[in-house]
Amino acid sequence: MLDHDQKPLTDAQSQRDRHADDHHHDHDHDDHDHDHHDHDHDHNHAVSLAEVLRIGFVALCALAIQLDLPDNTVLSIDSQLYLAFSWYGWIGLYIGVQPLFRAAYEGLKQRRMTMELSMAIALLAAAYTGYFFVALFITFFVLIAEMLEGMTFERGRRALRELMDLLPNDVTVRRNGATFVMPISALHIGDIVVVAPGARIPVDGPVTAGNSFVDESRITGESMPVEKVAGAHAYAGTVNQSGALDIQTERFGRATSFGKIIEAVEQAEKTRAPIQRVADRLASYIVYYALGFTALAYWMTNGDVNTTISTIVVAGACGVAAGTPLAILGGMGRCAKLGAVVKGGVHLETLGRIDTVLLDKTGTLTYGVPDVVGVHAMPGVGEKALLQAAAAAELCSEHPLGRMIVSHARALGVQPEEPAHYAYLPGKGVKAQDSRGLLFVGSRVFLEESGLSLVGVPDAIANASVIVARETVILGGIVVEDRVRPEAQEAVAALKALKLKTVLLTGDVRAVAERLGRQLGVDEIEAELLPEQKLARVKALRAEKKTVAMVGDGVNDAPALVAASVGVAMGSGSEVAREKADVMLVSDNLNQFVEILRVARRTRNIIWFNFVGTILVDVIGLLLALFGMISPMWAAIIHTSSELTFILNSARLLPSPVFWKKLEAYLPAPAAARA
Ligand SMILES: Nc1ncnc2c1ncn2[C@@H]1O[C@H](COP(=O)(O)OP(=O)(O)OP(=O)(O)O)[C@@H](O)[C@H]1O
Ligand SMILES: [Zn+2]
Repeated sequence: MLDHDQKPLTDAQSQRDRHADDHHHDHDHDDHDHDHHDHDHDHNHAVSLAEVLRIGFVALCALAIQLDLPDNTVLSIDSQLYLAFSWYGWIGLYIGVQPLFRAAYEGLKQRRMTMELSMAIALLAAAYTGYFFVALFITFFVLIAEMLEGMTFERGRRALRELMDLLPNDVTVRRNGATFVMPISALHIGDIVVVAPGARIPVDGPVTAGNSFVDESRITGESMPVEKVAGAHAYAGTVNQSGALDIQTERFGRATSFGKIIEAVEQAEKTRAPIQRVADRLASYIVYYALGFTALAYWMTNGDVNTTISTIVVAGACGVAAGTPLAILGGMGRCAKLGAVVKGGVHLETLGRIDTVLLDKTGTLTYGVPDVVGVHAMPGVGEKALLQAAAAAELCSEHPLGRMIVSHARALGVQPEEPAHYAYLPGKGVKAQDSRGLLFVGSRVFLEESGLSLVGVPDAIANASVIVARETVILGGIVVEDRVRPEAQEAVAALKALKLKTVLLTGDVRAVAERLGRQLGVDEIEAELLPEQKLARVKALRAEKKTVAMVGDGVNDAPALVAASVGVAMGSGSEVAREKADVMLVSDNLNQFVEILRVARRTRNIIWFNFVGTILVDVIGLLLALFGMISPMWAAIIHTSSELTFILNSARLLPSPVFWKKLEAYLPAPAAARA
């Protein structure tokens, strides 16, 4: 924290800090308004000197009592009630229990019985009855545990904050042949940004000139530097390594993939996953059970102070109450480092328990950049005339199939005419009007729906992915082939190894879908689906109580992405898909999806381990205490050490800074640093 304070604040940084403040206030508001409670302890601090001094002071007071330094006096008021007095004891306790009381008071304001309150009462009772050493000893342990807990949280927060400090504030822009430096906020979409070797790339966009290797590990999780030449896509937040690059600004600031990652993490810190509510409820049950046991102990032992205090002190709940948000924070941090935007802890949690994965074909399992592999014209129709008609209809099309048809036609010297009317029917095809009539270009289903008959049409045409017709006459078919993404096979195998059912969903013709599906080894194949049928498939699965992840990229996938338990959009997916999805991959690597799935499962396992472990330890502890088998001091040790164990268990998920340092040491040093 210290080095942060000494650095002069840049504009962007102070803005971020202000943002962090706002966020903090929002958080407080939230807590009061909705009565869902934050964890009782104050986690918003790093280790402060005051805390260390407080702990030291408590320890000294305990020591003074143990050494029997002269101050102990017991003032008997009457035979029943007596008031113990020890300077060391009361002062030590006064200093020591303040954090506990503050937390207990916060809880009371929200009308909640908290562990802190019962602990505070126990400590006062212990002191009141003369057990000063016991009270101070317990306080000492609780304070240490809280400090370690705070440090763990701080580490998690810092790991996330480090992510945000990565974007440069100033950029070098090339305009009219001259370059000049300006603040990133003054940038315009389309500006050419010049990135020197060794510098961090400030924007998302295509490379227009230069070539270089770029370290994308922060964004895509890919540890090997990636070569960038003109036409390749560069991401903000990645590090340019060997040569200068010109990048055309497509997105900057918060709109970049990197900005989205940061926003998602911030958002996730604000909103709580349902599992967190379960955790909070469990924690409050533990408090009530502990109180119940304490009453029982008091009654069974006729008010034996040791037994009663042991019982109230032994049961801990922080492994659940604080361990859960910490695990989610860690899981989100990991996903961010892997290059996935998880838009909320709830999605991470759901991902951890999905059983079915639906995979879109085009753009998800394949590159989505089809090639024309055959043009079949009907007898009497020339190949050029067929392409002329198809290209005219597709001239304004954004769909990869349309763009491919236009460029293929142009490459063969065909000049398509501008269509008068044009309509795109997602998942079906296009309808357009040229000077010679109405054109239909699309799937067989679409043409049949439009009243065209395919009876007597040769198979090569009827089974083509794209069929072309003018008015009522079929002109021919265009057969396309899309290249399979190399990692798709591996990813599908990994999903199956995770015991997930995989289903291929596509709008493409059955023959193509089946060939691909068999090659990849998916469990089920569904072809020739319209967007609403994709949606219906998702809804049907969910009605069967399946937890479904849908991975897609297209406009036609958007409804299914929304309906799925978790919708996942590919990096190069359409803006709609990226907007509607719950999880956004930065790259197009399906293995990234598999990785975050693993993180999600791990997060979930850790949370459940903490739940079960806490209950187990608490039940055993309560029983031991109830039967007088542990002293209050051992009770305090059990409480704090078990809680810490569970919290550290959660902290395992936090991305380790040491690991990243090591990794960076292995990567080639930036050229600028060497020069
Ligand atoms: N612009 C278009 N031009 C021609 N045909 C189209 C067009 N758009 C859709 N089609 C037809 O509709 C079918 C389904 O298209 P859609 O966009 O739903 O899926 P896709 O992107 O091909 O595949 P997937 O569903 O796997 O993403 C295509 O195979 C094609 O036959
Ligand atoms: Zn605690």
